[in-house]
Amino acid sequence: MASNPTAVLVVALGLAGPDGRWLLQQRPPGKHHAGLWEFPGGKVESAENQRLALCREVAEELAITLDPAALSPAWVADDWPQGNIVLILYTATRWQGEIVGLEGQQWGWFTLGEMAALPLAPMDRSFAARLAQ
Ligand SMILES: Nc1nc2c([nH]c(=O)n2[C@@H]2O[C@H](COP(=O)(O)OP(=O)(O)OP(=O)(O)O)[C@@H](O)[C@H]2O)c(=O)[nH]1
Repeated sequence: MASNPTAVLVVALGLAGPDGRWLLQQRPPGKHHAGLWEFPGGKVESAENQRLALCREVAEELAITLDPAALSPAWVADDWPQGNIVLILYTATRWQGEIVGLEGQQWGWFTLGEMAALPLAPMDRSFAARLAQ
């Protein structure tokens, strides 16, 4: 039987802001894919619910609070053939708190056209295409 490595589940947030812009952040130095732009999020921990994982990651990275019930699953991507990451994109339109880059990362609001010109994390081109629909 072929090997079947356990998937690494990653969750990411497409936060819809003012004027049809989406929130992106730049991966900080020292991290895998440093310097690339991404949707906020990260790995789901063992036994953690995926929506709660996204709320935790976004609070840790950007100091804002999301309502897990108000997240909408929007798209899924994987990193075939490199690895076994499964990345789920959720969208949301509201949050509480003021956005702060708690990891010293750059962040900003981007139109889909502006996003197309950025160096994005590998799985995010398909997310941007999905958000355009
Ligand atoms: N968070 C996030 N990760 C993404 C996106 N697109 C994408 O290809 N990735 C990749 O998915 C993986 C997520 O890992 P991560 O480093 O963000 O997770 P984490 O915050 O839990 O990191 P850690 O393991 O360093 O604690 C990385 O390989 C990252 O490059 C995205 O839009 N958001």
